[in-house]
Amino acid sequence: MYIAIEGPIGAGKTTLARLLAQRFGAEPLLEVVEENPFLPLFYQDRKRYAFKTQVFFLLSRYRQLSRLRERPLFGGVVADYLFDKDAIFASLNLEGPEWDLYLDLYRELSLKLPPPDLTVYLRAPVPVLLERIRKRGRPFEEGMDPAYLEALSEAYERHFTRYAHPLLVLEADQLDYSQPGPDQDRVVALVKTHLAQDGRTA
Ligand SMILES: Nc1ncnc2c1ncn2[C@@H]1O[C@H](COP(=O)(O)OP(=O)(O)O)[C@@H](O)[C@H]1O
Ligand SMILES: Nc1nc2c(ncn2[C@H]2C[C@H](O)[C@@H](COP(=O)(O)O)O2)c(=O)[nH]1
Repeated sequence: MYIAIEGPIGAGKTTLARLLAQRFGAEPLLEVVEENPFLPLFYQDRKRYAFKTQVFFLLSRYRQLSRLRERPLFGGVVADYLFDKDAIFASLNLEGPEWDLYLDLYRELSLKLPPPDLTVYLRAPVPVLLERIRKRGRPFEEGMDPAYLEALSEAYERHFTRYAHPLLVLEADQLDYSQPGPDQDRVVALVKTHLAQDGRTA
């Protein structure tokens, strides 16, 4: 069982990945964004640092997800991102020859990675995302531009309209699974039902 959680910044991916991994006895596969030394610089000057930031993410995501091909998944894995995330961000931040080179690399690497058994796409309105980003309190995200978040949310929408693998779409502003309560059981039950429909059991 391989589940991936996606959605724009602050939608609640890591929180849900941790919850599902714990409930399903699976391994959480979490991205450590702080490892990317270019990310704080990117927020200071997006145009200048976009390519370096993106190539760092691309390689680290590829390396982390490649492990899924190389060894059996005993208890399953719940990842807080999908490899596609990289191209979604890149499409917003790169252009010209840098975009062409990036796309060449991305396409080559993506061929080698398995698709998840289920992807959970979390949607939430921009004001909710901004509030959750504020609550998370990462210093380099302090001046997050609402227009950037809006463009990112639209890019996610476009991506998942064409997505060809098993997908569960959740309105993440309607469910608070960040603390114990009925919403946690509700979201776990929804994921179980979708996995069962697609021939897998959690
Ligand atoms: N469903 C939810 N309802 C309310 N708050 C949430 C929810 N999911 C996450 N949060 C809170 O929002 C912040 C961002 O969540 P996080 O899981 O880090 O998002 P992401 O991984 O998508 O960027 C955290 O402070 C988290 O506790
Ligand atoms: N330029 C890029 N920035 C990215 C990418 N992936 C993540 N990020 C940034 C966005 C947030 O500030 C932070 C954490 O992302 P979450 O989605 O986990 O909230 O990292 C990327 O590919 N390019």
